[in-house]
Amino acid sequence: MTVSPSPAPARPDLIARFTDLLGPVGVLVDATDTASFCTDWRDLYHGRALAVLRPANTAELAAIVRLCNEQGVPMVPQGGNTSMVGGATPDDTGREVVICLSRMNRVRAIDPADLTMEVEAGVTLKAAQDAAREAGFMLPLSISSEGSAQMGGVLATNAGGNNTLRYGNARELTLGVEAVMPDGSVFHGLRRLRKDNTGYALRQLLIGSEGTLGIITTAIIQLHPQPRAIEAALCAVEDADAALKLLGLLRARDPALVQAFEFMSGTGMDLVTSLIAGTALPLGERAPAYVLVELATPRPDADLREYTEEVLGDALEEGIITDAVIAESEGQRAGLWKLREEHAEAQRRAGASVKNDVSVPVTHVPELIRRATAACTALIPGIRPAPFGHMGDGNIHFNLVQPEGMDPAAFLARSHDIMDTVADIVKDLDGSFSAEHGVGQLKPYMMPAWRGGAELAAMRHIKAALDPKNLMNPGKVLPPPQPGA
Ligand SMILES: O=C(O)CC[C@@H](O)C(=O)O
Ligand SMILES: [Zn+2]
Repeated sequence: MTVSPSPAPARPDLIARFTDLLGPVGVLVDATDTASFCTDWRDLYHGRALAVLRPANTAELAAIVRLCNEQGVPMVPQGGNTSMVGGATPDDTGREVVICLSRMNRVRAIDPADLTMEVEAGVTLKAAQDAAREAGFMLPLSISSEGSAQMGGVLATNAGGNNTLRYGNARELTLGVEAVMPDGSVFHGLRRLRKDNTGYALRQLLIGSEGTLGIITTAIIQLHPQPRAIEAALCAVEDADAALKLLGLLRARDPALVQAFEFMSGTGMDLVTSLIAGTALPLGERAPAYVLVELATPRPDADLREYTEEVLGDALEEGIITDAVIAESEGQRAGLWKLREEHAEAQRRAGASVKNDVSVPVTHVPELIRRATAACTALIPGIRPAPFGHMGDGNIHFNLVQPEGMDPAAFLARSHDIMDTVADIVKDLDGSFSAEHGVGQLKPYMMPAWRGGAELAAMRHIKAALDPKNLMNPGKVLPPPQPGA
């Protein structure tokens, strides 16, 4: 990790007031202490912070937000710092404070009758899942970074992940939120109601706003029954067309059982098995592509193993898949998921890469992969397309790893060319340029072309109404206004 060489401009008066509000444990100012909060996971953005503020509860958070508002100090909320789009990294002016929620880390309650969980922003997604499981339930949100990602960030970015096709995104799973608004007032929306048509749905506005409209402190999350049976299988396929046929077959037989349907390219799988310790392909031969299928049911009487063998047997017979392995134990199931979850890390180790977190209608996924592969290969010979992701809901991470031997900086200098090449195809296929990672500071430049006109104008009005001083995560999501606009 690189520590910023130039110290942030000190404002001792202000730091003293923050310290009065939070105590010394809640205020970090030394560059060595703040460095890890000023760089993103991908190492694309390097900022500086006036201070990192660590409130312990909503009252403390509200107090520092009020002070920032009064003093005109921009605020960058940060959870587990796992953003893929620089959404939680401060700029390099040293004027911004990072507000880190990790001390607000209590699972407050689980209500078994209501099937809800009340959880604070700084609880990691993994800790929330574990708490739900220990209580006999399931929090079905599952993402690769769940060990570090915190609930506040998960909600602020409307995270999706592996189980969206069955249970929805963070938004669909959230019944209520409490949040501190840009002026320091508290929005008390911790309601656990399934029906609540009382004006504008502010919680839904805050979810997915990437910390630009307020800071979520606590949420009521809807739980699901714990599955009594789960079967995971890794299937080898010739291409994404075959994968789509497999999805069709599974859905035709029993759509309610499909809990995850993850696509992986042969290239991506090769990177994982060669760069990540403790991974190996459990199939006889390398394939052009793979699908990780997970089926699950809360019914105690279902013979899910027999069903899985039958449906995959039929897929094999019909030539939809060329091979398959079904996990025989929890350990093997975890092993299959490791092959999928380590894609991001393997690609990071393989050199510079460009990410395209895009979505298209599920039926267009094969065409997306075909066309984007051809276009990117024509753009940069030797580039290594390694598409993978949540095919069951139409979200593909169309990631590209640099050609072997190319200077990483020279490759990254082509990022926008690559992203725009993929985006043109996604647009043609009625998709979105950001499926689940958000806009952050990587993609605001795309907003006018994709969300222009009335949509972007409405977003700007909402931002100006709630945050007139533009202090909440400035520079994220919305592009700077065009001169004269
Ligand atoms: O590295 C990526 O592009 C995707 C990361 C994450 O969303 C995943 O699905 O593993
Ligand atoms: Zn993903």
